[in-house]
Amino acid sequence: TGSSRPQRMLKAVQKNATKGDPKSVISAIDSYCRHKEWAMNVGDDKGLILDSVLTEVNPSTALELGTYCGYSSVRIARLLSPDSKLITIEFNPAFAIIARQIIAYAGLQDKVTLVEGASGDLIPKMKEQFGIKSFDFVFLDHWKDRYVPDTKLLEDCGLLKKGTVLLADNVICPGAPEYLQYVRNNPRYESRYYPSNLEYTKVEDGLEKSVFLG
Ligand SMILES: O=C(NCCCCCn1ccc2cnccc21)c1cc(-c2ccc(F)cc2)cc(O)c1O
Ligand SMILES: [Mg+2]
Repeated sequence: TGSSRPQRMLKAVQKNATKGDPKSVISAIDSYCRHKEWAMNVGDDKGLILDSVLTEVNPSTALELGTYCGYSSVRIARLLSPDSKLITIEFNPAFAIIARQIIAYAGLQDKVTLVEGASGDLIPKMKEQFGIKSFDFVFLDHWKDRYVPDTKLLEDCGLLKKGTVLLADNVICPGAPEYLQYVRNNPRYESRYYPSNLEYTKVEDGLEKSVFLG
């Protein structure tokens, strides 16, 4: 049996990036996925929007739903302040194995906790298992039909506080229409759409930033 796309992505990082240098890891993945084979990382265009929102929020505790190979985990963790932490949830063990290696190659393993499992099961355990009071920032990039139920779950578990920023990938492609409906028509959120394009393509996509008002 041959290698998988995530395995080939890891090889490209090990070949083209410098150990301990997050920027070179990001560039190696973007170059590989733009020129060799497409993969569902948030990518460089939407990545710039992610960077700017992160710099504005400067979260102490961040949550990512949907690690995949760790590209956005590296993008997020590299911008966190010294004592800040990222918890990232990945459902697929094969993806998690690769993501751990890419996050470690970037030298960010001390800032990132990768947890394997389903968001619906893990979110209610966040407080007790990880001592989380609430999240300052949530990046939604997992199953698009889980964006709404998991946002409601985060609310119900008291994991959002006044000012928490939710940033959702793929609200146009593949699309998360129910999520857009939910956050845009909900008085408890202040939402804004950031137009961009689907990673490594000219197809329209974008990020929705929603501030929880408490
Ligand atoms: O499907 C996408 N991502 C989700 C992958 C599976 C997540 C599973 N998962 C992870 C954590 C977790 C926790 N609980 C439950 C489930 C969980 C995705 C797809 C596209 C895309 C694909 C084809 C195309 F033609 C155009 C666009 C682009 C993206 O940027 C994407 O993000
Ligand atoms: Mg995505």
